[in-house]
Amino acid sequence: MNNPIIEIRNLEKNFSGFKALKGINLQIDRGEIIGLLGPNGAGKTTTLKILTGLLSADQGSIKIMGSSVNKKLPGWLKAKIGVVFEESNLYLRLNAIDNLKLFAGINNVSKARIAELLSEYKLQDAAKKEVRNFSKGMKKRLMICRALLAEPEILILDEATGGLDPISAEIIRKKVLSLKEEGKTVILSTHYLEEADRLCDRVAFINQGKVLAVNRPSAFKNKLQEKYLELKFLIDPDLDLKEIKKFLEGVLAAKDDYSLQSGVLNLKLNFDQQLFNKAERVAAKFKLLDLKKVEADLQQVFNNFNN
Ligand SMILES: Nc1ncnc2c1ncn2[C@@H]1O[C@H](COP(=O)(O)OP(=O)(O)OP(=O)(O)O)[C@@H](O)[C@H]1O
Repeated sequence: MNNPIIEIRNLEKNFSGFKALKGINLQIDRGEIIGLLGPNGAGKTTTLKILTGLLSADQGSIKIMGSSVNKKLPGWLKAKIGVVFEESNLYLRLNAIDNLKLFAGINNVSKARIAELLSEYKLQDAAKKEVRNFSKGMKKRLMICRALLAEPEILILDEATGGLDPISAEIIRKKVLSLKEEGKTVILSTHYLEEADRLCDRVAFINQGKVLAVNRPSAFKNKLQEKYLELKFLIDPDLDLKEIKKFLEGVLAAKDDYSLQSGVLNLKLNFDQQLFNKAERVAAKFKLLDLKKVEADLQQVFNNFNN
């Protein structure tokens, strides 16, 4: 960690005796995109709410941009952090422009910036419509405009793409990547493993109020070494199934897998030293239909933590 913008140490939070956070430790580097990944109730939102001063911690400390934060964030720091939580922070009876104007007033933001954001988030045609008539995706995009009004250094997105239409979700993901280009720091919580895999420099796996591991998505994958080869073979219907199974069990290792379905043998071979030997022995007996190499994805990493 060479340039931490946020340092979270031993964060604990109880709700009526229930320990939601049991000592969260996390350092976030300036300019990185970090994903908080974990099942429902893991403690992601609670961590982010404490970080933004919406909740106070029972124990632990937080430093943001070198400044110790205790409950309320000072005004200068608030302006440096844009937040998008799951619940809407918009005025539903105001239109999009007036919503942004209201928050722009607080932060001294120009009208030109409002127009720029509405256009970037494809809301210019709906700019004068009341927000209560917006779709979920439009509301979420407007919440992002709000969060970005004052050009914050840190953007916090709590499940910002959850349940959105693919177009809105993609606009948000692309924005996250472009913010990184500008050197901004993004913290996002998500249930979508592919999203974390694609966007994040590092991923923190959180479960039951604790950080289980933090690393680059690729490092998690390499660690698991879950690369395998998927092969399909045509099986002659006259062959005896028992004989086939006996043959396969003589060839395959414990971590390999196979299934026989409608005359096709599906084989999953691990990348071990015997890989090519095993594949060759099976290919000598049955007709090869298809072959592909499969890399581990974060879903497998996640399952591994949960086992
Ligand atoms: N205000 C509250 N009062 C009581 N319990 C709460 C409160 N806020 C959160 N909790 C509990 O704390 C735990 C952590 O919740 P949190 O919302 O941080 O999880 P999460 O990882 O964000 O989950 P999700 O992915 O479902 O949003 C959960 O068991 C939740 O029920």
